[in-house]
Amino acid sequence: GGSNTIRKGLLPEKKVVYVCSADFLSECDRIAKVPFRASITHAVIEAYGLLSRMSVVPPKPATFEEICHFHSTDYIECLQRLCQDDDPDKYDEEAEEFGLGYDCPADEGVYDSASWAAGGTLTAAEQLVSGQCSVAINWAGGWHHAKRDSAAGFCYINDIVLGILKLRTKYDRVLYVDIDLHHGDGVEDAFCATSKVMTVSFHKYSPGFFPGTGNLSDTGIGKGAGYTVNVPLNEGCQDENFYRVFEKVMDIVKIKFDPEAVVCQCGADGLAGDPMDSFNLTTLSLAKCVQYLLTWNIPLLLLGGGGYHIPNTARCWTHITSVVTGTKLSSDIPEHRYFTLYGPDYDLMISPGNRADTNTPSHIKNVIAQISDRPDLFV
Ligand SMILES: CN(c1ccc(C(=O)NO)cc1)S(=O)(=O)c1ccc(-c2ccccn2)s1
Ligand SMILES: [Zn+2]
Repeated sequence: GGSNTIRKGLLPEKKVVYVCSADFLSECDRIAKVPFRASITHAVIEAYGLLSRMSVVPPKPATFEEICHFHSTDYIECLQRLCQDDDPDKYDEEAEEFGLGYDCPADEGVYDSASWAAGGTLTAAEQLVSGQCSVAINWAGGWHHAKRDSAAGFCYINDIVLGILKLRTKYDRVLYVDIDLHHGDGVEDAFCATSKVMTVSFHKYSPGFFPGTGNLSDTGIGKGAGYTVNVPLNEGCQDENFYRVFEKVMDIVKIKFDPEAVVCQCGADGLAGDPMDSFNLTTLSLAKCVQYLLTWNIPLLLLGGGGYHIPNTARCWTHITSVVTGTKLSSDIPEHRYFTLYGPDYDLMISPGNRADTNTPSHIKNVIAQISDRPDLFV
């Protein structure tokens, strides 16, 4: 593997920007639900020699002003205040109003790590807008549940919305695709009333499963009617069904919306072995989804998201980075600082678990039919 890999007949070389720096990694390592995931992922990408196939660009943390291009100043001021307060009883009524508390604690450092992750996404989007590259990657971004004035689902600052707003300064129609296990509700809410940004989310949808939104009938409002697409899937989804529905839906989206740029949240919590224990995917289908988007030859922003089995998440985003850089990798993970996390096989690939895929052929057919036959879509 690595930089001496022979490239045979792969797609023409795409310039890839990879947002990273030592400060960026140490700040993003502090994201509470995924401790050290930023450094662990970076270490495998580096061990495979993939850094030499990309242009590494150091980000700055997003400023208060940049963050408030989407979020309300009241919410962000409250977030900053609470993160600086070490009183355990600091969660007053205002905190609750802004979603800060049990599920989304405003602990010391939360504002800093969230603003660095958002800065990474803004830097990546700026690289695409300035034409420096055709693909830009921020594996520490992808916090899709954060709302304009509240934290939600471990997400505090919605870096994805900020990145899309940055892309919209140059591109008229921007597509958002979300392949995380969970519905990308924060991004959908931000753009549900506009026809300039289409959001397409593939996720587990079942009673009581977080966040509970994202049904087929959720299609956008006002000028945005028809520009929200939701693909609800059931327990145990495996690669074959996932990619089949992805490809069919995206074929329609491409024809009808004809995007000028695309943002893909590559949350890896749908992988077999994830503590969320819901889907049964391997990195093959998630990487195939990105490979599919590459064939469109339009600017592509790739972001992380969920992914709580940290070695498998690192495997997934390394696999996707190799696809984007057109680099074939050996399946033997090279020796590196976190090598022991990958035992006992030390293999880049993961195997599906033996849970059944409860998405019947008729469910898959019905979901695709309801989307392709929708009169209101993209009118
Ligand atoms: C707040 N929740 C979220 C929110 C967002 C995500 C996510 O990854 N979104 O992309 C996951 C869980 S939640 O209520 O479903 C859970 C909290 C803790 C959960 C958990 C913790 C350990 C193992 C399994 N599940 S799920
Ligand atoms: Zn998720």
